[in-house]
This record gives sequence, structure tokens and C-alpha cells, in this order.
Amino acid sequence: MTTTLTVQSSTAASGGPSPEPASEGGAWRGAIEISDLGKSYDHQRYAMRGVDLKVAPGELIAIVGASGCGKSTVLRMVAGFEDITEGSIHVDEVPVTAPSPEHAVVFQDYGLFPWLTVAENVAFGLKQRRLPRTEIRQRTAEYLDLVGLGRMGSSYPHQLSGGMQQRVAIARVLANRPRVLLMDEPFGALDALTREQLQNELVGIRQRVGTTILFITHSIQEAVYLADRVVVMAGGLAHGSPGHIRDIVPIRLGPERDVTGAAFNQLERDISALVHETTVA
Ligand SMILES: Nc1ncnc2c1ncn2[C@@H]1O[C@H](COP(=O)(O)OP(=O)(O)OP(=O)(O)O)[C@@H](O)[C@H]1O
Repeated sequence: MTTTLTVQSSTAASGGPSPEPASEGGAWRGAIEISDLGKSYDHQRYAMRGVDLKVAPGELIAIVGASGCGKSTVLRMVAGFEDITEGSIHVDEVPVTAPSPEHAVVFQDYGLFPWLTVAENVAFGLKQRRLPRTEIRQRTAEYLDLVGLGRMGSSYPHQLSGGMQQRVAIARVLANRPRVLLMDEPFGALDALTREQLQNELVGIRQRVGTTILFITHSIQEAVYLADRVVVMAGGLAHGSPGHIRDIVPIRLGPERDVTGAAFNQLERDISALVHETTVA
């Protein structure tokens, strides 16, 4: 990215969905509390240990760190996909013990069902939850609009670009109105231009629905562009110590962020130094 990214919401262009009743009440801006979290996959060595993190409702936390330091492990545990070896995770004071649409994940590889249309993909989880048919139809249209794909409901995933498929994946998760949105390197497979667009759209989606987000990325620039705070993780089995939080860097840049600005670049350098310091140690 070499230019200033302007914040724009795809919903603004399309007129956007009606305001969310749930978000108005703050019901899907979950607070996350991770306490002394540890994970051992082999019951001998800890892949990650001693992780403490409190995420405020509506906050976007980016997690960066060298490969193998445990970023995805933390995220999968918050999602309820992995058993917790020690410590605890609570979302709005409820312990996380299993997967739930309340803490849903968007992965790098979209994970759409190829045999279902775009609209059917978005509706899938809502049908499983047996929501009334009219509500399913309304939410599907609303969240496809939110990601700028209101006219693509009858297309199949293979007819869409990678960026459009990832938008569908985001709409599918948001349609469940999760308390927490978990994103594991969601834009990692996209070309640079599409990645910038999706980053901007995520900023717009946050402004619109305000959900709490944990976002893993290998791009420090992406982390500084999107996050309220950047969590730098270090260590990991390959480094002979459990993965852990090295530092938490607040990003006090306001909502409009200029990737060429001096303050932005300084934060990038500081975080890069923290990540680098932990990989060469
Ligand atoms: N299912 C598993 N079984 C055994 N070990 C695992 C499993 N999943 C992850 N690990 C190990 O746990 C450690 C942390 O992995 P994790 O995927 O959380 O790291 P990461 O920081 O997300 O890495 P990357 O940036 O490469 O995705 C690694 O040493 C990895 O080999």
C-alpha cells in the first residue's frame, strides 16, 4: 500500500441495511476475557502458555507474531474448536467450551459450500438454527448488501472472485450476529488491491455493526491499519519456549489512517522490531 486508504463502507454505496436491533442494544459486541491460557497438544510441551488478554466490546485486536508462536491456537480456542489445557476463556462472562455462532470464524480459504448459491451459503447457518423463513430471507439480503453483494445471491462461489468469496464468508458469519468475530489471516490469499478493498470494507462493517474482532495477520501494516491494539506474540515450540504475549501496542491513530503518515510508519517499525527481536533471539 503506498497511498492513503480512505475509509468507505460498501453499505454506503448500496444504501446499506437497516440498523441492527441487536447492535443498537450492544448485544453482539462481546467482551472477551482470556485468563492464564495454555495449550499442550502432546501433554508434554506447551505450544502456548500464560496468555492473558481482555478485549473490550467492539474492540478490534490484531494478533501478529512469527510463525508457530500460537496465534491460531489462541483463536481456535476462543472459537471453541480446541480444548483448553489450562486457564479459561469467557465471552460476556460465559465460558467458551464448544463452537458457537456467537464466536464465529472467518478463515483464509473462505470455506464456502460450492454446491450452494451465495444466498444459500449465507442462509445456511440461519436455517440450521431454525430461524423463521422470513427472518432468514431478510438477514440474508441484509448481510449480502452489507458486503456489497446484494445482486449476487443466485451466483455460485466458483463464479466469484476470491475477494467476493471472502465477502460472502464474512456475510455468512455476520448474519448470525456473533458476539465476537474471529478472523484468521482472512485476506492472506488475496491480491494486494483486493486486500486493500477488503480492509476498507472491514473498517466500514465495523462502523456499521461494531462487532468485537480478533484478527490474525502476518502483515504489520494491516494490523496497524485496522486495530485498536496490536498483540505481539513470541516464542513457540520451534523456539524452545511456549508461545506467549510479548507486548500489546495501542494504536492511537483515529479512524482515518494514512499508511504513509509518520506516526503510522513509526508504529509499523516499532511492532516490526518487536516481532523481529523475538524471531532472532
Ligand atoms: N493440531 C495440532 N497438533 C499438534 N500441534 C499443533 C497443532 N496445531 C498447532 N500445533 C503446534 O502449535 C504451535 C502453534 O501453532 P499455531 O498454528 O497456533 O501457530 P501460528 O502462530 O498461528 O503459526 P502461523 O503463523 O504459521 O499460522 C506450533 O508449534 C504447531 O506446530
